[in-house]
Amino acid sequence: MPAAVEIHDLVVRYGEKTAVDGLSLSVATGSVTSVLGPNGAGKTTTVESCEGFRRPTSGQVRVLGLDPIADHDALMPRIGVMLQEGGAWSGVRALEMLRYVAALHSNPLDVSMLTDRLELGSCGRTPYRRLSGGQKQRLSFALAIVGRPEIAFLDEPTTGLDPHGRREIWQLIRELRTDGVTVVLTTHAMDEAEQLSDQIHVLSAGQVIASGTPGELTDQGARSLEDVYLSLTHPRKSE
Ligand SMILES: Nc1ncnc2c1ncn2[C@@H]1O[C@H](COP(=O)(O)OP(=O)(O)OP(=O)(O)O)[C@@H](O)[C@H]1O
Repeated sequence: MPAAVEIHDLVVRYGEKTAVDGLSLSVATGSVTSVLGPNGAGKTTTVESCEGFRRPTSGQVRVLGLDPIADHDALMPRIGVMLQEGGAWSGVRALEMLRYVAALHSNPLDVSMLTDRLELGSCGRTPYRRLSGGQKQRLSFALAIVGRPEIAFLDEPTTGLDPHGRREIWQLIRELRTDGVTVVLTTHAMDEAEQLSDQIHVLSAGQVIASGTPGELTDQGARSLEDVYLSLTHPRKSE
């Protein structure tokens, strides 16, 4: 089966700043892939390049075999996107927003199921800007998956969520995987990466510095993923 995402030698510069510096990776169709790395390592920029929101300075990105910029209109209905900053209009009520996005798709997930499981029922009539941080996260996640995308790009999907919310999102991600959806997520939570991922890529300074399954990276659990991550990203501090 062809890879869901193929990134080859990607460079993204913002003026003088090189955010992504010759990065290559691929994401197997139907897998859950986590992208880890310190703040500023280039995770969001890489994911945004896959979503067509960043134009590569050089290199090649293919998502479902398509160019995210040139084929943007064809690609967008097939992918789900959860941005770090949310991505909903400030005055729109949570449930209206979710129903609206669901109606844009031919075979959406059941909105009541999502609102129940993500505990959005009680805030369904609340304008987006008045939602709590965790409620915004839950809604953004729901918006990303409600259209049954072929790939879901989730930028820090559980940051700021309470433990119940985190576990529910983990469970929904596992269900997406069972349904054959490819999931690419960024996270700073090592337990999240370890529990959910088929494949992990660790980024530093805009490059991939390590890749593997959780078992491969941790020597089958002999070391914690956090220790491995710390030694990879700040070698001197972990000595
Ligand atoms: N629009 C922009 N203009 C200028 N520089 C930017 C822009 N967006 C990102 N950068 C810079 O590019 C680098 C990579 O940022 P990016 O957001 O991709 O990192 P990240 O790994 O997602 O970080 P975090 O874990 O903090 O979310 C950072 O140094 C950041 O300051």
